[in-house]
Amino acid sequence: MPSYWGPPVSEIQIELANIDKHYGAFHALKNVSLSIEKGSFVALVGPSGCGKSTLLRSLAGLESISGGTIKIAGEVINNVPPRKRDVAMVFQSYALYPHMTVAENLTYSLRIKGIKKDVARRSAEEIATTTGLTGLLDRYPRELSGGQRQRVAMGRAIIRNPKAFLFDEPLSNLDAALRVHMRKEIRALHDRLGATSVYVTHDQIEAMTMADHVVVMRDGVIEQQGSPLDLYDRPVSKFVAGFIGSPAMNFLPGTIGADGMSVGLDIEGAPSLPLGRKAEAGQKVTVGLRPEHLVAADPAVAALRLPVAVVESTGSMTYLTTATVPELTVVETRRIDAKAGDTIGVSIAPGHVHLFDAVSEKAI
Ligand SMILES: Nc1ncnc2c1ncn2[C@@H]1O[C@H](COP(=O)(O)OP(=O)(O)OP(=O)(O)O)[C@@H](O)[C@H]1O
Repeated sequence: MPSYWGPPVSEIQIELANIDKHYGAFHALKNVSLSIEKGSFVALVGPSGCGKSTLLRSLAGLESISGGTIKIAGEVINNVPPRKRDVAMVFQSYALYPHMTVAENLTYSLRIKGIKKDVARRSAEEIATTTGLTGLLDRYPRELSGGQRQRVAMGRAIIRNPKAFLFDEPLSNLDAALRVHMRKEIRALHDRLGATSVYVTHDQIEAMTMADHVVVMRDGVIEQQGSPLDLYDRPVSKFVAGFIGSPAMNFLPGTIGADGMSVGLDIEGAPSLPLGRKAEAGQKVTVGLRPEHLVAADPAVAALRLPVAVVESTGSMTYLTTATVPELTVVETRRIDAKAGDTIGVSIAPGHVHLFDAVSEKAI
C-alpha cells in the first residue's frame, strides 16, 4: 500500500518463520526467523558451519526443512519445488554449461520455456550490456576469465527476472583485487535492477560493504542482525564484536570499579577507564577496544606503555601488535617510527569502551 506521509511502507519479500533443520541428530538451524524487505541486500555471515548455506539452500528449495514456514512474496512455498520458487541462485562454482556459449548459457532458461531463438538472442544481448559481457556472447566458458564467468552466472540469474537473487559465496574463487571489484559490480547491479538479494559469505568485510542488512549467524541461530554500522558500533555479544571488524577488536579482562562508573583493566600499571554510564560495581568483565581506538601516543603521557612485538606498514596504515598477554593490535593512519622491541605509549579514545559480561559474554 503506498504511503503518502513519511517514508514508504516497506514490503516484505521473503519471510522465514521458525525454521528448523536437522541433519539426522545434528540440529543445523534452530528456530530461525528472518524478514527480508523487498529491494534490500541482506548478507548472511558467520564462521564455517554456522548454518548460513543451509538457510540459503532451504530458501532455494535445495534443502528440505524440518519445521517452520518460508514465504516468498506473501506465498508459502514450503512444498514448492526449487525451479518453481522463482528465485535465482548464483554459486561460487558459476555452474555454467561448458559445452554452451555465453549466449546459450544466458538464455538456457528462456529456451526451455520455448522462447524463439532470435528473441532469446536479443535478451542475451541486453543482458550482456547490463553485465559487461558485450562482445563475448559467442565464447565458451573456458575462454573467459573468472570475473567474466561470474558475470555470466549473474546474467543467467538476471534473465529469469526472479523474485530474489540468492548468492552462495559467489566471489570465493576470485583473486583479492577482482573480488573487491566484483562486489561493487554486484551491488551496483542489485541497485539498478531494484532486486532483492540474499548473499552468503564468511567474509565480514564483504558483508559489511555490500549489504544494507547484515545477519550474523552462530551455531544455527541468528546472533544479531542490523545495519553494518549498527553491528560494528553496538555488538550484542563478544562473538559479534570479535567477528565484525578487521583487524579484530581487542579483548582484555577487567573489573568494574567500586563507583560503577569506571573499569579497571587487569593489567599491571593500566589506568581505570571512565565509562560515562553506570555498571555493576565489582563485576568481572571483558573489555573490548577496537584497534583504531587505541592511539599511539608519547610514552610520557600515554595511558599505557606497551612493548611492541610486530610492526606492519601498508603505506597508508601501520599495524602494531604488542608483546603482551593478551596481545593488542593498534592501528594508526599516521606513519610511526617504531620497531619490534620498542616500547610505545598507547592512549585509549574516550567513549569507545565496549563491555561484555565475563561469563555470559553478552554486551553490558
Ligand atoms: N548433508 C549434510 N549432512 C549432515 N550435516 C550437514 C549436511 N550439510 C551441512 N551439514 C552440517 O550443518 C552445519 C551447517 O552447514 P552449512 O553448510 O550451512 O554451514 P556454513 O555456515 O554455510 O559453513 P561454510 O562457510 O563452511 O559453508 C555444519 O556443521 C555442517 O557440517
